[in-house]
Amino acid sequence: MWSAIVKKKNVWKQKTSSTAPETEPESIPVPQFFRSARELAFFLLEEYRLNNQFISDSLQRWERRIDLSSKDRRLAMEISIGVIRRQLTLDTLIESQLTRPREKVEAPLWTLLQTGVYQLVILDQIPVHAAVSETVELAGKLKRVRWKKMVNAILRSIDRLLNEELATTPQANTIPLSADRYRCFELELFDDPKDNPAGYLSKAFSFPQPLITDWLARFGWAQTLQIAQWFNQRNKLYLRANVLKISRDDLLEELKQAGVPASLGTEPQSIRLEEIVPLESLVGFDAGKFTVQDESAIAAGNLLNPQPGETVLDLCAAPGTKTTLLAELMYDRGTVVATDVSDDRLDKIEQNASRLGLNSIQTQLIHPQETTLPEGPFDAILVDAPCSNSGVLGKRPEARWRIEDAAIRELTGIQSHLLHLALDHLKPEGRLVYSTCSFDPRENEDLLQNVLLDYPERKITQENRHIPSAPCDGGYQGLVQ
Ligand SMILES: C[S@@+](CC[C@H](N)C(=O)[O-])C[C@H]1O[C@@H](n2cnc3c(N)ncnc32)[C@H](O)[C@@H]1O
Repeated sequence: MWSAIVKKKNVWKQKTSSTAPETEPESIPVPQFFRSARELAFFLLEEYRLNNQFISDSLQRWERRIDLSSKDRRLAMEISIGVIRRQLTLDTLIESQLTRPREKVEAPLWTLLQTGVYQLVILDQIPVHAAVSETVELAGKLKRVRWKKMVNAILRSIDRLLNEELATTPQANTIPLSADRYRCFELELFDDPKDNPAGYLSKAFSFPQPLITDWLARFGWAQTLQIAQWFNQRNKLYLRANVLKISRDDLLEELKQAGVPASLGTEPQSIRLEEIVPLESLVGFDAGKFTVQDESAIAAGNLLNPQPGETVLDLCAAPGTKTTLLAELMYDRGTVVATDVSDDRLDKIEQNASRLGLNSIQTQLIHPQETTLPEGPFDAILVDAPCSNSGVLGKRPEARWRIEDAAIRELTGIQSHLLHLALDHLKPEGRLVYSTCSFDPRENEDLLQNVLLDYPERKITQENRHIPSAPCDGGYQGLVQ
């Protein structure tokens, strides 16, 4: 019904009958220096679109070329990460104002429109005139003056659809800003959540519909809504006290003294930060007093519970957040063999171990297809397998768009191979923890039970199923003995 109304209001009519974009796309040269947040956000997104580069990797590569205050840098990150995360919502809004199909709009122009709509609709602290005029001006700066008219028209028409009032519940004319704040539109741009909950949650919260359908079947409406919201917001961080350097209580005290509100977590080493603070500003980081790690990940090491003097294998170890936990649990006595297929990421394990003052870790590069590992057998093995990351979609903004059945099938093949490899190197009386940061049973309990059919002497003796938002990241850990 609404599409008929919107069609009348469509502001950007196709001028030619051609099916191709009006002008062949030419590449837009990346500037020598980035001097505006919005320009940096645009190029970060283009780098992601064209070369599949993560925002954090591009930022690192362009570090010397970024001439911005920390506030502008944060805005560039907020826009670029936010556009990747909320792209389905942004695309739905842009498409509602077009008569031509999306494919006929040049891809970089679409990126620019997404950045503008994100500022206009989601970043409600940015004034409307700034969101519109800065995006239009950026078109000129990118030497695409011909885009200006369309950018201006689309943003202004979406602005006209916005209603000043905020709602507190999901409805066909609202999209979420936070748990109980919803942006309202004059028209019902989305499915009615009562008639089509999966359709609404997919487009208004920006998740692939099959993923939402799966969550609704497993968890029902209320919990799926909570999970979807949780993945779209910034959540509390947890620290893991390095108990070889400082007790958890003393670390909590030091943080409080430094004005960082924090409280004890539920894992024995964990501290919850009550406010979002820049990590580099935290006292004790350089001195190796803590590691940033979610409680659901700390639980994996605690479940394996390696003992001083043991020989332990961490099969998928890089960048070593759990390897270092294992070494801390062993009071740095014994050996943790940390293997991975990525040489660069193995360096990160060594850097982390050195910052935390740990000497019991030995790193070793292995080949992905290799069926031989460092000599064992081992007393304890952690298999923290590569996975869909479905439990940490808030921290990995791009990951939600990669979760498809084919990708899960490929991952479960790798996970099953790694588990067999590990079980073949475990002492008969040894123990193994299989862990992922996914909450999809196909990558977790289903897979583990299936692999154990080949090892009838082994049993799953304990399992942790972490559901995202309840209260931390999602994930799974199974202890095998
Ligand atoms: C979930 S991450 C590990 C995170 C790490 N345990 C931590 O807590 O910091 C999965 C790791 O598996 C590695 N990996 C992928 N395929 C592998 C294979 N065939 N053998 C071993 N490691 C592999 C990846 O390079 C990646 O570092």
